[in-house]
Amino acid sequence: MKKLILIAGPSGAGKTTISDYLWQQYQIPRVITHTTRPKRQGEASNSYYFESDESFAQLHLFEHVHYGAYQYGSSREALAKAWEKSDLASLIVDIQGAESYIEQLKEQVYFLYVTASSLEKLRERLLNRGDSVASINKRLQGKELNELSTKLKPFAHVLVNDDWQETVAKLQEIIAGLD
Ligand SMILES: Nc1ncnc2c1ncn2[C@@H]1O[C@H](COP(=O)(O)OP(=O)(O)OP(=O)(O)O)[C@@H](O)[C@H]1O
Ligand SMILES: Nc1nc2c(ncn2[C@@H]2O[C@H](COP(=O)(O)O)[C@@H](O)[C@H]2O)c(=O)[nH]1
Repeated sequence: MKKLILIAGPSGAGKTTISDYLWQQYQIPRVITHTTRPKRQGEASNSYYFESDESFAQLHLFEHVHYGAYQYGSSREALAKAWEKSDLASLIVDIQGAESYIEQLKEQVYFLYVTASSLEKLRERLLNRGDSVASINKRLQGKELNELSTKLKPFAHVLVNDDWQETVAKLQEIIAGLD
């Protein structure tokens, strides 16, 4: 059965770092999603399909959300493309997107909720990543914090990504369990 590691969690928790590691270490491809957000300095050009508002409006999306000032969305075509490469793929979404995928793909989804032990840790990582203070303040409160909802709690495998070596060990266990 084809499976999807769905990765959600607050900004700065390490979702992209984990997804990149899954590709490098286990050749688990990421489903590339679409966004109208501009590319960050130093961000890989294949981290998203970077769209204008006009091109985003033309897409046929499985689900889409507004996050901050920008739009984000994912397509069945992108999922199929990742599953062509491997029966196990990863996908980074916000909490609303996670609800859509879990509802529709059910037991094909392994839901990994990544977080860190404090908001201060997240803030420090985002500052080091070069995010602006205004953007960090916005992302680390309210709906944009991507807290685990009561609805999703029963499906979540929570990974507290404070220590990278511990995270690597947990990822190894997870991947072995999904084989
Ligand atoms: N365990 C860790 N310890 C220290 N720094 C980490 C750890 N994991 C990731 N980082 C760093 O934290 C920063 C944020 O990580 P990353 O971009 O993966 O987060 P994210 O959850 O994808 O955030 P966003 O939702 O904003 O895109 C990066 O600079 C990354 O190198
Ligand atoms: N529901 C969806 N959420 C998505 C998608 N692609 C990314 N995301 C989430 O957006 C925020 C912000 O991402 P960033 O790269 O600007 O830091 C983050 O929570 C992602 O998980 C998507 O296609 N659908």
